[in-house]
Formats: sequence, C-alpha cells, structure tokens
Amino acid sequence: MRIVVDANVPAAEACFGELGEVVRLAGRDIDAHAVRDADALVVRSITRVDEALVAGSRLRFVGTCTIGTDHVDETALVRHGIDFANAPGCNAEAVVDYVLSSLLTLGERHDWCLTDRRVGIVGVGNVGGRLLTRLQDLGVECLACDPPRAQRQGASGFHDLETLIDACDVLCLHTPLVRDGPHATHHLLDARRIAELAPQTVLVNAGRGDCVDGQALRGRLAGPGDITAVLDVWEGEPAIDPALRDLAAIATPHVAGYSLDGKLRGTHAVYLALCHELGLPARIGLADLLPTPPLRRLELGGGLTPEEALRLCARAVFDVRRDHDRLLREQHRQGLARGFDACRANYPLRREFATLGIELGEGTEDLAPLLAGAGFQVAPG
Ligand SMILES: NC(=O)C1=CN([C@@H]2O[C@H](COP(=O)(O)OP(=O)(O)OC[C@H]3O[C@@H](n4cnc5c(N)ncnc54)[C@H](O)[C@@H]3O)[C@@H](O)[C@H]2O)C=CC1
Ligand SMILES: O=C(O)C(=O)[C@H](O)COP(=O)(O)O
Repeated sequence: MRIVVDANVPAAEACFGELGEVVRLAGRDIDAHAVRDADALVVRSITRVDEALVAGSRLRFVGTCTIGTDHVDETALVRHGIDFANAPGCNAEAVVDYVLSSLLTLGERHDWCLTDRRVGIVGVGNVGGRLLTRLQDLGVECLACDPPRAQRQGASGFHDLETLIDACDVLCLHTPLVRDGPHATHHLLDARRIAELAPQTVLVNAGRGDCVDGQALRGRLAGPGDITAVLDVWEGEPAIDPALRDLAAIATPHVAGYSLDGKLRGTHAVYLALCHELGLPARIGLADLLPTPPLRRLELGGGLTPEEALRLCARAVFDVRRDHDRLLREQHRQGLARGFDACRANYPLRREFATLGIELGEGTEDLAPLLAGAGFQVAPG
C-alpha cells in the first residue's frame, strides 16, 4: 500500500508507516503524476484535490488533516469511489488561542481591556463555539451569528450579521469558505459591510481569506484607517497582497491553527479514518504522539492586574507577535509566496494554553476563574 503524504503532516511515519509505504511530498507538488500509483493520499489544505488530480489514479482514500475542506472536490471523490475524511475540530483550540493572543496584544497597544469589549462571532461551529465559551468564561459579552445553525436549531441565541456589525467592537470570522447556496461565505464581508464597520472596530479573520473582500478592506485601512485588522488568512495565498499585509495590525501566514497539538490531532484523526477504511485496528494513540510541553508550570506571584496576568500566561505559551514578525521577515527575505510557505513549513514549536498549569501564589487566588476561563489548567498554590 502506497500512501502519499504532505511533508507538513507531522508524525506521518509513526501513524501511516505501519499501514504502508509513506511517500512524502511538498503539498504544492502533489499532482496527478505523484498520486498515480498511490492507494491513499493524506493532505493538508494547500493541495487541490479534484477531478484532474484523482482521475488517473488508483486512490481509494483521501484524508485531509485539517478542519476546512474547501480544497477538496468531494463530488469528484464520490464519482471515483474514493472515501474521504477530514479532521473536524482538530485545531479549534489553537485558533481560539490565536484570537485571544491577538486581542490581548491589541488591548495592550490601544489601552483597552478585553473584558470591556463586545465580541461578535461569525460562524459558531467548532472554532467559533469554543471561542464563544472561552470568552464568556472570561466575562466578555458575545453575540453569535450562524444562519445555518439558526435555521436548523431556531433563531434563539443568534443574531444576523448586520446586528453584529452595528453592535460589536470586535468581529471574528470563523466561517468555512462556501462559494454557492443560501449561506455562501465568499466575500461575506464585502465592500458594503466593510464600509459599515464602526470606527475602532477590530476585524479578525481566521476562517478563509476569500470570506473577506481584501481589496475593499485594504481601501478602508489605507483610507480612513480607523479600523484594525488581524489577518491570518488571505485571498491568493501564498502570494498575498503585501499592501494589505502592511496595513494589518497583526498579519500571520495561515497559522492560527498551527499548535503541535492541533496538527497531531489532525494527523491522528485521518489515521483513525484510514485504519477504519482498511478494517485494521488503530495501534497508535494520540497520547503516544504528543511530547511533554516545554513549559508545564508557571507560578504567579502578586502585583498584576487580571488582564496583565492573562497576557503573561498567554505569552508564556504563544505570542502572536512572533508569527507576525516572522511573516514580514521571511517575505522580505524570500519573496511573497516562498516567504509565506517557509513560515508555515518551518513553524516553531507551539503548544496550546491547556498544556500550561498555573499555580496561584498567595494573594492571586482571585485570578482562578479568569485563567481557567482562558483555557489554562489552574491549581491552587
Ligand atoms: N486559520 C486557520 O488556521 C484555520 C482556519 N479554519 C477555518 O475556519 C473554518 C471554521 O472551522 P470550524 O469552526 O472548525 O468549522 P465548523 O464546520 O465546525 O463550523 C463552521 C460554522 O460556520 C457556520 N457557517 C456556515 N456558513 C455561514 C455563514 N454564511 N454565516 C455564518 N456562519 C456560517 C456553520 O453553520 C458552522 O456552524 C474552517 O472551515 C476553516 O476554513 C479552521 C481551522 C484553522
Ligand atoms: O484546518 C484548517 O482548516 C486550516 O486552515 C489549517 O490550519 C490549515 O493548515 P495547512 O493546511 O495550511 O497546513
């Protein structure tokens, strides 16, 4: 059994190696020729899996170690009798860490507290739902917008996008890219909606680049310049618009979900699906793959405001400013596309907030609900 695997899938040998011969290829180099003799294909989001890729192959399984599936033509796979799996929820916690790190950074820069903001969440699935829970646990007021869920479950608890645009200080997009149909998300934030954002709004896009009209956003940032953008995803990746990048307060190369935990969950979910497909027992557990985190415990003394304590703990695990700086540096060094991809291929070790245990020293016990709400493990000192 020959299994072609994207080079950016961690632990592929450990998982898929016991099922067959693993052939590693850069995601952008996986083409029809590369999969012609493959039985299974394991990708991430940058390989377009369509009729042209699979038609002349003997593939019987395709797995993507990602949440998003917009790079996969599932109809073509069905046509060719190829089974398909993705990894729902695998890196949702990492994306939430990314959003919290970004908002804590902007709060520090602009002298506001996260807990004073009203946050609108567009797309309340695995990512948006966990963001909602963590923000509410932090005491942040949130409004949710998810028309497909509202249609299925009833409108209670959901608002329309216009309400969020009118009422929220922060707007976080966590929608999949859907090109057609009643809930299409392509340019969900189009020129009109971008113009309607109130001055001082913070827009976070960690869904898909095409959900926002980048040209209109660039115009708003370059013209009035009265809103703030945090962009992890872009139209035209990897050759993103450098003018938009330079206008974004935080610009990162599609790495919001790039915790090691999230990536390994993605690999493991697809491994389980392939084992199931082959009727074989899954011998590798997720715990076998996850190494001990480099920082396991942090003890807080006194003297910090709640927001400072939160920022300190968040930055001990993940600091989004590192990824912003790396993107600028690598794109200046290597050019837009190569720099973008290099940041992702050589991504430094990152763990999730939940891997850090926080001990509360005397006088800091009151911070427990806040830090637990942010996702850390909190133990009394
Ligand atoms: N930047 C990154 O590294 C990552 C980006 N993503 C992106 O985030 C997306 C969301 O991820 P999950 O929450 O795990 O997916 P999910 O499928 O669990 O949730 C997506 C939610 O969006 C809602 N939705 C669909 N159309 C909508 C519309 N027009 N308006 C508002 N809501 C709408 C759906 O009903 C669903 O509840 C993924 O599809 C992927 O494109 C996911 C992980 C990492
Ligand atoms: O899971 C998703 O969906 C994502 O957007 C991934 O984090 C993207 O990772 P790569 O496919 O770009 O490695």
